[in-house]
Amino acid sequence: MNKKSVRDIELNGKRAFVRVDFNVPLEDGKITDDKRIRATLPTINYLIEKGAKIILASHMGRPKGEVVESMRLTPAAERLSELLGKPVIKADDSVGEAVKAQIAAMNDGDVLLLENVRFHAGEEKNDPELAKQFAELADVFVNDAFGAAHRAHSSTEGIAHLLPAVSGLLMEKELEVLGKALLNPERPFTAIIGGSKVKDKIDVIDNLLNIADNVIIGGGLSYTFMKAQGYEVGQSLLDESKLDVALGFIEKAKKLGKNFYLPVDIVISDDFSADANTKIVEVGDIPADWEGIDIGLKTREIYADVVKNSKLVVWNGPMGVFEIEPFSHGTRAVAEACATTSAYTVIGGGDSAAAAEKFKLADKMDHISTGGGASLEFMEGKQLPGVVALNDK
Ligand SMILES: Nc1ncnc2c1ncn2[C@@H]1O[C@H](COP(=O)(O)OP(=O)(O)O)[C@@H](O)[C@H]1O
Ligand SMILES: O=C(OP(=O)(O)O)[C@H](O)COP(=O)(O)O
Repeated sequence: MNKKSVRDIELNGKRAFVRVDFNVPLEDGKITDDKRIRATLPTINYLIEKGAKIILASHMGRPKGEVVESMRLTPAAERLSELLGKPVIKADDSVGEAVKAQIAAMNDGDVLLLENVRFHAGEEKNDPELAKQFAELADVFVNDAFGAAHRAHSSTEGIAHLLPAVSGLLMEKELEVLGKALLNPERPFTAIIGGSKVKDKIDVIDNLLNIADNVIIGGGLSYTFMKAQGYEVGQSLLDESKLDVALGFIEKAKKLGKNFYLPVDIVISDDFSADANTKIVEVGDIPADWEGIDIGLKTREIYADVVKNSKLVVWNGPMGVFEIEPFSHGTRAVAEACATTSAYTVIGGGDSAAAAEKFKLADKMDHISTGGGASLEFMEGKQLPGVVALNDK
């Protein structure tokens, strides 16, 4: 990576404003998955070791510039304190005199977590005034929030122009792993794209067709490809406005000599519930009042075989409605193939990461990204503003 990291600067006695992504799922005020907090421990421990004063900043949810009690970062502060085995001071705001006083009282190696930066309307507007207020709190800026690196906000981008700005160790690792896949992939390189909306995945499929050897399509977005080829898809998820784009991808794959895999059989259901009737049919045999809900047995075998014979696999998006048990088997088959292949496996955050956790296979993957949207944009070949703004080496 050509950006400076915490390893490249003097930190002893310095106040470090560290942007993290503690946007973790909460249920009744309890954190249900602390992966994003655990992922920042290497950076925080490194800064403690180097004698910095650590001022952590994060967003939580989308409070739209107002204080929303259920989106406070208090549970994250408590969890971080447990994980670090030391106190974490929690501020009630992310800027202002009270926060400044708390920071002035910090000793080297102390950790403070600011309140949700999105409680200020300026944050998402990348307001330079708010960025200035953040910058006044610290001597250096460390960006370890890979999950928010695709956002140009005051605490991710604006502040980077006002202080020496470097990446944290998580950010560095994410960029290294994903960057290698993009620039210098081991081949055969297989990309698996699933999920629900074609619209959200167009750019990534387009770019992956350029760089991967095999592109595998599953999940709700596969029906637009089937319909584009003239097959009936019944009540399955469909984006009529993207039929031409879908056909274009099939043609592009042919032209570039890439292997483009679509489901050959499908689990269909007569209702979107666990007690629905289901059966497996060939492509084109979906009755008008049934919908495709998962990939079929033959498809699972074909996809697992491709994964087995790959050297690098990048997976983003489930193969079916994995949240409902009877429709989870296709996603499980792909997760198992990724867990057992000798290929280097990268999971692009979001729902695929949740699926791997659910099937207890997460620790068998080589890298699970902490960013869903961010890893997608990165794989699309887009520049991430939170990274671009950091200091070059
Ligand atoms: N065949 C399908 N029909 C409807 N929804 C599906 C199907 N396959 C997968 N999904 C849903 O897609 C969702 C995941 O989509 P996600 O990966 O977040 O990307 P997207 O941005 O495309 O929605 C899951 O909630 C899953 O249930
Ligand atoms: O959870 C996040 O997005 P992700 O689920 O796409 O990884 C990030 O914290 C970014 O949040 P945002 O999409 O509200 O800017």
